[in-house]
Amino acid sequence: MVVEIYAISLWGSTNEQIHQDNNFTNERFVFSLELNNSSVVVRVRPLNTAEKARKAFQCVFPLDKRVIEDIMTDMNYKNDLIQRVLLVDPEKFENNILRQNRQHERKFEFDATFGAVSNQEDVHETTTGPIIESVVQGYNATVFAYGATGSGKTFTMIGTKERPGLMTLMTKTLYEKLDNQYQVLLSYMEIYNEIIRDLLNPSGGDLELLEDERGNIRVPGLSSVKAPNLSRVMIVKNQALHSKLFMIDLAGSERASNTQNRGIRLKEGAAINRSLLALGNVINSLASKTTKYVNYRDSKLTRLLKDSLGGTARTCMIAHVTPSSSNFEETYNTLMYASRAMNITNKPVRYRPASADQVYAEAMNAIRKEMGSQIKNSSSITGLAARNGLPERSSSRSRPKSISRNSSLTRAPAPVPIERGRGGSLFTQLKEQYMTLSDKQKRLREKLMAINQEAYALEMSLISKNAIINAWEKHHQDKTTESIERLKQDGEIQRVRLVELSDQRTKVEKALRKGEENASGLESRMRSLASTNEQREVVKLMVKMAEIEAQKISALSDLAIKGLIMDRTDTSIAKLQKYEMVADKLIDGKLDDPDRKKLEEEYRVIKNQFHYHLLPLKNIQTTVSWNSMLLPKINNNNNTIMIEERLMTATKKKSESSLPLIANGREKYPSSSADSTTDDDRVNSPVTERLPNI
Ligand SMILES: Nc1ncnc2c1ncn2[C@@H]1O[C@H](COP(=O)(O)OP(=O)(O)OP(=O)(O)O)[C@@H](O)[C@H]1O
Repeated sequence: MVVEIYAISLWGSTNEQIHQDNNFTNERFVFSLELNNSSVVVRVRPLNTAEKARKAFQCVFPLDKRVIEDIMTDMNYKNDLIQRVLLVDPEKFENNILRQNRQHERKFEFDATFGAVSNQEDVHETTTGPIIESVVQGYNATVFAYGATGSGKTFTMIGTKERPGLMTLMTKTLYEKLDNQYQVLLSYMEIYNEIIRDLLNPSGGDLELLEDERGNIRVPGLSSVKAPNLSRVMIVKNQALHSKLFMIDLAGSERASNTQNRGIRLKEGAAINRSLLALGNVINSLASKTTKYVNYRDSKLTRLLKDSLGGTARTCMIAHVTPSSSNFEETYNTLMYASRAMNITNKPVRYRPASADQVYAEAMNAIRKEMGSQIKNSSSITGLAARNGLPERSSSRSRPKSISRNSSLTRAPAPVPIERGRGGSLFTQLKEQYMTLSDKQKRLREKLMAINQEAYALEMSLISKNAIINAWEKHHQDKTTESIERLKQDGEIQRVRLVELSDQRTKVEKALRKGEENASGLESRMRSLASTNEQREVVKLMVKMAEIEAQKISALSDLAIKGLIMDRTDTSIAKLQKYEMVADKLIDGKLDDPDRKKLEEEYRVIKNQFHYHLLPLKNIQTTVSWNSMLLPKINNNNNTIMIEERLMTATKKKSESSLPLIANGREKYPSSSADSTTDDDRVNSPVTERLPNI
């Protein structure tokens, strides 16, 4: 596995302009139970001496734990986290009669809020620590520090010698998790006036961004250093996984918005503005429920982040604010901006190779291995393929000259003129059509994988929600609470989304089948036209390559589903550990009455959380992805028997229980009235225990 870490400094950034240009006036407080792929946290630094000397006072307050009612129904709630922050307008304390009716206080909610008492390790544990887990599992990730000048971005990212920041803590955690199978490459760059410079090689000149035909972004010529403790590793055992981690310090000053700027400063300001504005627009589009198109092209920063922000990546925004009343406006802007970012709900796809080169290299390697024995010709498979135009899609026509530092691994030899046998030109045309079709099929399969993953995750979430609602309604026919109503609303939104996903699935499957028919037609025509041994080998290779591609995406899809289950299992284990800890304390018995009562309360809450979190895992019937299910339908290959066996087992189990439906390939979804609790739950429903408390 290769992990690439990019530390980026956006020289001289500021936030004010971006707020203005994006007109962040629409307040949107969105509470999501499922926000674990992208997170937004806020860090409030302590008041400093200068601010105190200016008689500034604190106007930002991290709020205490949530009310018990909220905790009871929120599966993802972390007990020790503060999530809300209160912002008080300093005007509140001015006796301005004209403004006395204005709203002077505003609460914001984030995934976490860190106050003056939180240290660097606290921030790391909650934000970047979990991201490292994802990076080593193959996800791309972006962590960026946002906030006005002097709010503490550099302190968080870099820190001091005594209090090292996230860069150091993350790298340390990463090294702890690695073994010899990993290769860590660290790059450090600066984006200044839309010019990229290599900070590890400052005399190296300006660098360019290049995008290959599949949309993978590279910075050719950017130097990277290996992790010192891994410099011994010469051989990288597993190149299949490849993740990129971006650590971005948007640190800077007011240069962008300062209207006094002239000459060089004006140019700087415009460039900074462009990056931040583009970043704001990307965040807006990702967060929007209606905008489908995300424009990454407007700045170097967003182009660079294309495959690491949104979509398949994990993202963490750390918004920084000062608590000082003198910075109220900037703080307000930052918190509004961060609230907007809360709406991004990425769906990461694990095990997705980061580079097109890799996909190609892996496919070629597999073919080489499988067919090596058959080809005795002195020319290698690669050479053969090249002579017959196979790598044309990565040739100079459509591919940048240099894609990556590793490109020698995957770069195909330059194509030589195609030999023309009988029907040569028609053969070439058909071959090109076949390659285009294979690409299209691949994209459809990837789309199916993404739909499947989202549906699976939604369904797990719905199972918990339904169980809570059912248990509640069973005991409180006439009563409702805000939390239950919110759960019902969330559930409704998820059900609608599941129906959409089902429609998408039908369309994609239909397109895939049609594509497969076309491919098989093209294959027959090519076979009949092939007049030389080489042409016959080419047909064989292309068909094999398409088959391997389909199998590979199916395997990745299965892994992605298992990843979702593993994630849920991990959180369940953490909840169980907490539950045990509280139970032990209760059993220990050395408690006075008020403490015991409090602990008993906590015990019930944790027990409920654990129970409902675990429920979907109990109901899982299959881990076979839709892609795998589709393989036997469109390919008559050796996998058919194996997969059908798996499907039969899944269907058999399915008949014993009603959930999860979508994961089994049925277009039928649990309704809010569906009873998803098992017999066990009915006998010993934890909801019964918590009823008096809601
Ligand atoms: N959480 C914190 N605890 C203690 N001191 C802090 C904290 N955050 C920031 N500081 C201090 O506040 C000052 C400003 O912080 P920092 O330089 O990180 O801000 P910045 O947002 O990066 O500013 P700029 O945009 O100008 O680069 C520094 O002296 C830093 O040490």
